[in-house]
Amino acid sequence: MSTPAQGEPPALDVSLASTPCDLDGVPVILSRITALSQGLQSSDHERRLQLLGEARALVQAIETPRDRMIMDMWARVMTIGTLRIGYESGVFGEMLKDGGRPKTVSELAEATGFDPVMLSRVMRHLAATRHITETGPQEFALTSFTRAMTLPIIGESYITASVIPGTTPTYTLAPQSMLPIYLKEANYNPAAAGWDPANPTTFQRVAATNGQEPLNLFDYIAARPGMARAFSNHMAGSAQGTTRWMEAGFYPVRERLVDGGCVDDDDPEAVFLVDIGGSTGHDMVVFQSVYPDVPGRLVVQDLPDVVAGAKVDGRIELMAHDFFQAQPVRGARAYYMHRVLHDWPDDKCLLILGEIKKAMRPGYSRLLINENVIPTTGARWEVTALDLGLFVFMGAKERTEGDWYEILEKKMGFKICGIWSAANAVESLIECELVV
Ligand SMILES: C[S@@+](CC[C@H](N)C(=O)[O-])C[C@H]1O[C@@H](n2cnc3c(N)ncnc32)[C@H](O)[C@@H]1O
Repeated sequence: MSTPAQGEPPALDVSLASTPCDLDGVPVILSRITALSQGLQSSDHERRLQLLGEARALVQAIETPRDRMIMDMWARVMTIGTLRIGYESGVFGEMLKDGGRPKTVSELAEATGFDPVMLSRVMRHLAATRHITETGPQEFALTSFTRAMTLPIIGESYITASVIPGTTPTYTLAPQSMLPIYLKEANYNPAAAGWDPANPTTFQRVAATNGQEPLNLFDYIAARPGMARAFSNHMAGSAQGTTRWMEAGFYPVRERLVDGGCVDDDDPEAVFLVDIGGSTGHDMVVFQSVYPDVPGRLVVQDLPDVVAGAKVDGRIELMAHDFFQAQPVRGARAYYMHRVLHDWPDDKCLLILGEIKKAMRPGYSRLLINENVIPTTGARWEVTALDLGLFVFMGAKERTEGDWYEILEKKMGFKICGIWSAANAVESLIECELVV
């Protein structure tokens, strides 16, 4: 990439590799950590996240470039793998039994059928990386984190990070690690190199290289029940612990959707809310618990295999629906999509939105889009990581406010009524209506 005009970067002394990154900054970070941790309650999410940011800054200040490189290159990927092993082999489940008392490798090996020598190596890495506690020679106990690993919404997420036995060499890690190679091949200009990153996606290119049918991500998942379950659990897990748009202090549901313009009580078919691409319905479950009394039907739509695996109760209805086809629910009060449009490049979003637009009733129906709105500065790392992940998996992206205006108002002709967010929320809620 460097051009003669830019010249070579200046040569640095090799000792930089083993010099702590910013020891001088440590006292300042520590004083911020002390201030933030005074009287901190677990319910104070915003302050807790600030503290977490400072704790990470502290590690980055203390570590040397060499420390960091070894952690990234050797430990992180192996940690993801060993966590999956702990979950999938049933070792973590065994460790949770008997009140979570410390257990020896031999006990755990006998209970799970795991080879004791191999298990001991796995446990040693998990203990060295502080994911379990070493309570004695060959004896370990779970930490709070690995206790939570026994919850499918956390533990199954690790399955999405690697391989389902007997199906395919890779799911998420290999495509992510191939991005640098494909970008380099394209001289860091995919479009100029004639590569439409959505066709084929990095994910599809890796599959093709491995001699597999290069399915799109969602077709790939649909073809594998274990992966579909893991992905749905991952979606549910990643939505935990943040304020959702239907919760207090975010989007005023009653004021915007219920008061003075709700569904016709006399129409038994009237639909209040449709969650399009709603996975197994976890958002609608929260909506129903916060607003048990809104009139009208609550409908969750997703691909057939996804809704087949859903268990919902109360008034929630499940409906198999491909959002590229005509929307069967006409004239609902609100059409809602969470983390759907970010999966698709603009041309596909226009198709999805076009089907919803045709189903909306002018002057009545609203479109609710629950997505990231990347700020001009200070984007959060989980959003920036997801943005690049979406490039890899779908040739798609997270969008800025300008991107949303471009797609929703300029290209689709909706009016954006407002964009709501909350302190402890990652994503925003964009409300749109038809221009009449
Ligand atoms: C990133 S997930 C988001 C799920 C859920 N809205 C959430 O935020 O947890 C995208 C969802 O879109 C669904 N999906 C993908 N292609 C679809 C299609 N053509 N029609 C309907 N749903 C689809 C997937 O099955 C998946 O549940």
